[in-house]
Amino acid sequence: MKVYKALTIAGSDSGGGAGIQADLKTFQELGVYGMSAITAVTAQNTLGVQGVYPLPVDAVTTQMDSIGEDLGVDAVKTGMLFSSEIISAVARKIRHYQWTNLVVDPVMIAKGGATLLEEEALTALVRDLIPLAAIVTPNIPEAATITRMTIENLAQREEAAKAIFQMGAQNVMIKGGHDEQSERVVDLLYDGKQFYYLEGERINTRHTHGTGCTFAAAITAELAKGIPVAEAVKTAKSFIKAAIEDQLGIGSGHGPTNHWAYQNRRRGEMMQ
Ligand SMILES: Nc1ncnc2c1ncn2[C@@H]1O[C@H](COP(=O)(O)OP(=O)(O)O)[C@@H](O)[C@H]1O
Ligand SMILES: Cc1ncc(COP(=O)(O)O)c(N)n1
Repeated sequence: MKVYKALTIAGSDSGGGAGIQADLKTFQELGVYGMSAITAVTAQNTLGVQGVYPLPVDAVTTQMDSIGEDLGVDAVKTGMLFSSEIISAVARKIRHYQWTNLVVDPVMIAKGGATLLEEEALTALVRDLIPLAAIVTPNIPEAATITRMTIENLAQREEAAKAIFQMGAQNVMIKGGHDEQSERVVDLLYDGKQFYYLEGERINTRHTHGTGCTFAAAITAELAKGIPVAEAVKTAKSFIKAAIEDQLGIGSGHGPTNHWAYQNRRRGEMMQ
């Protein structure tokens, strides 16, 4: 049996809903062996972020070496990278090991408002990491920050997707979770030639902690199996839809999504 392997390079979320924890749960649920290189430890729960503790750059690169020198990877995801030093070092290692199938989730601010990427790190993100990406998955505010554009409608979102594509990414997915006036959630994929819309009903819930991480991790798992980007994003959309709908309802604030939901539903379908 071929074992597909995915690596997440991201921050730890003590509450288990986002970051490394969301990524590894998602890899596991989609049948992919998960590995991690932790960039920062956060003290976090459903109420917010209580502390951010970045690791030294060599702690991050040594974790990547441990994996690169022995296990190897079929796909890589980056999440919270925190500083320009960490971004540049991570990009260097990805190039060194010639890792492909890179999903860059440009995490900047936690839903509770805490900074997960220093302001001056944007230059390194655009210069060093985006050009290596098979797909970049910003939400609307992140896409606006990366492109320095205003994004208030779909036409502006298409322009922003083109601008990020021009930065060297092979595909750009601008997620629509933040477009709260809209009754539908519309994610936009651009592959340099065409725009594709992934649409669904907006689920009325406050339990969306970790949606972006989980969605990007699901794409990564599918790419690890050799599935093309256009197919991988569809599976990721079904995965996140189920995870948001079948909420766990834990914690007293913005709770995590349900990483079991997608496979539970599939198991349910098979029993019928
Ligand atoms: N309320 C919601 N209902 C349905 N899908 C949602 C909802 N909120 C987010 N999503 C989906 O979750 C994924 C992450 O989106 P988003 O919330 O925009 O990203 P982030 O978590 O990075 O801010 C996207 O596929 C988006 O469509
Ligand atoms: C360690 C870490 N990484 C990423 C996020 C973003 O989470 P979200 O997916 O809710 O935007 C987070 N809150 N914490």
